[in-house]
Amino acid sequence: MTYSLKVCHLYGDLMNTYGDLGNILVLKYLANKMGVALTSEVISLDQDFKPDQFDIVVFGGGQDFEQSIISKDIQKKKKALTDFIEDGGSVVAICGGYQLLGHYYIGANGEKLMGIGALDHHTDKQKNHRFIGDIVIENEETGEKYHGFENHQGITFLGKGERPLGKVLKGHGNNGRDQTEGAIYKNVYCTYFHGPVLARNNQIAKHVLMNALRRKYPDADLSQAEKVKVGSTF
Ligand SMILES: NC(=O)CC[C@H](N)C(=O)O
Repeated sequence: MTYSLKVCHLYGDLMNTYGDLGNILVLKYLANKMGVALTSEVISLDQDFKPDQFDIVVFGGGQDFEQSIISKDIQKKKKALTDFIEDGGSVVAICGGYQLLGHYYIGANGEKLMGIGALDHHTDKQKNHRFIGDIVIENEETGEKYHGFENHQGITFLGKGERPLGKVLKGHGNNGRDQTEGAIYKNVYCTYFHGPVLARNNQIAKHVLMNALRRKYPDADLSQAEKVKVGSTF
């Protein structure tokens, strides 16, 4: 392997309700096809996140209970995670992880769980309701369509510097009102798509890996990695 990348599976032991580990398997599979050795390590409660040790952070979805524990712990990692993001580090954040990268999340019981505000969105609560079901979105910059399944009570509103991962064609997305789904900020990809979103939408996995490679190897010729096909040929 010519290149190597390291993934931090942030709170991988707690935020894994929907099989989020599958995303790391997809990243590894695709990375290997691109000539990249990919390793991962779980960083969880009471452990430091050291930005210079990682190229990609994967932060999965979870339930309100786990989120309430993480909301407190992640404040200690706030600066390091924000520095990583501002420095162009790659992140995939799903559902509960997506919510905690923003300013706050109001849980189903009305409790306000603080996020780290590394991204400018915030998440309010619905009244005794969840958005559950299949969802299809289209990224308006690339024209790529992404397919997934959403299950969330939180409704998220994007803020400064954030653009949606896609426009909702079917389903609810961030809040059921403005037709946005997920968020992109610098090299951070956020979505409400459940679990192994990258298995169904491997174009996103490729964007994440290419962004991480360009950052770690700015002078390398990455044309071979770029040629690896995703989409229907994956
Ligand atoms: N899918 C999830 O990760 C759910 C996140 C959060 N607990 C919500 O219900 O909105």
